[in-house]
Amino acid sequence: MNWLIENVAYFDGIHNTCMERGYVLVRDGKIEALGAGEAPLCDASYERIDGKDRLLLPGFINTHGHAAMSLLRGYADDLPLHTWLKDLIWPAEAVLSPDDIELGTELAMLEMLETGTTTFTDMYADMDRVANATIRAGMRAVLGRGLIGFDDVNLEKLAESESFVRMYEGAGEGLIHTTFAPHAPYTCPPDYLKHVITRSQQLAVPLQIHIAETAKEVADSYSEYGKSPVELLYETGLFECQIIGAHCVHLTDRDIELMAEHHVHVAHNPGSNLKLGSGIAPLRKLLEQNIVVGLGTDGAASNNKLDLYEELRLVALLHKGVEQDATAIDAFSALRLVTNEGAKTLFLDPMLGTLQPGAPADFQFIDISGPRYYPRHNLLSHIVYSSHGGDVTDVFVAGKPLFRKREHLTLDKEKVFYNVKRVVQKFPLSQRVNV
Ligand SMILES: N[C@@H](CCSC[C@H]1O[C@@H](n2cnc3c(=O)[nH]cnc32)[C@H](O)[C@@H]1O)C(=O)O
Ligand SMILES: [Zn+2]
Repeated sequence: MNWLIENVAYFDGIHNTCMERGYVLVRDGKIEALGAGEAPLCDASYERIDGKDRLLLPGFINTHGHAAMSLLRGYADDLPLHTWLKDLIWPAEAVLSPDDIELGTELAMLEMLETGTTTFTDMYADMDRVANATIRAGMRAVLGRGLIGFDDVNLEKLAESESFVRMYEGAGEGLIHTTFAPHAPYTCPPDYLKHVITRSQQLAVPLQIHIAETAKEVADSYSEYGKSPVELLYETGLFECQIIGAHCVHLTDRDIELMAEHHVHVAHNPGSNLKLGSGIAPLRKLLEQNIVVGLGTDGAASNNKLDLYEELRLVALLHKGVEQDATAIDAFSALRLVTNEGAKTLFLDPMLGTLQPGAPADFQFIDISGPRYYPRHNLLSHIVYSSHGGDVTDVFVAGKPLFRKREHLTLDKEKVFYNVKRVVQKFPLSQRVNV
């Protein structure tokens, strides 16, 4: 399907301004052309979309999450990471079946699509089920089988990861990408990580891992190894791989230097880090060292939304407050984090997250007819500071509509809700309130 979108305002992801009235042509899943004013004449293979009262912008890219944790939204709130994980989340996850994980992923995709996300990242179990659900939904994703290697070297899960990578890299007509996904330095000791590193290098796919999320993680690392988590990972050889490091909240200057030198990419999750009381990542320092950073929501059990509009506004406000400097991050830079820098963070097509000829046609429309979009001094500013995930009306991935006029075209929302209500009965209320 080819599309001629006319009479539309757009943000192309590259320029620090919005086009107030222009056109965008989409052909064979890619952006073909775009510009100001009237659209050129097109043949009958193009379907017209009137962009009146709409702003078109690149689909958002979620660089860190655990989609199926949507089933645990609101299940364990107001607890620090380690208690949250060990006492509540891990026991609950132990009873999730592959069917449940597929369902939770669908619930997550419903929410992500409704709030303009076109690419998401996942670290979880039963990734074949996650990948198949993603392919059916038509989203773009970077998926990795989560690995926890505490006790012995858990080579079975590693073998599962490896066959997942071999089977699914490039699946879904190229929409699915794969990674290795060792959970964290505190759950995957160096000997185990070395096995993962070898596989990641052999298969030439990136490796995603949680790094330096809490002060406790860092203190434990010093007492166990005499070094920071980043130093430990570096010395283990991890930074020889393509790394997507989630969180990276508690870093020394030396850690940041090591990460910059070895081109470690960072998935910054401000909402989850605040909710778990973990802290605030040193975003400005990371960017000053030219470290590639994207934005993530993390799972819905620690955010509790999968709405990147929230993270976008949050990232643009939070660091101004922390630095006591209103210039710490501007609206355009914040918007880049959730679009093109997100694609770079995930080692995807460097044109993804932009609208330019040849870029993948992953985009969203927001309704700008409401009061929060007036006056029109600066539409780009409105996207960052005034918009709302609920303003998203349409979402396309690779030129294919997945959410159109606020209706899902690939996912059955009623069926997902019905099954979610049924499935969560396995988590008894007594357990939920027994914090
Ligand atoms: N449970 C899987 C492997 C882990 S998947 C990724 C894990 O990350 C956990 N997780 C989610 N959010 C966070 C976070 O912010 N920090 C650390 N772990 C998290 C999540 O609960 C999940 O268990 C197995 O079969 O071995
Ligand atoms: Zn996480």
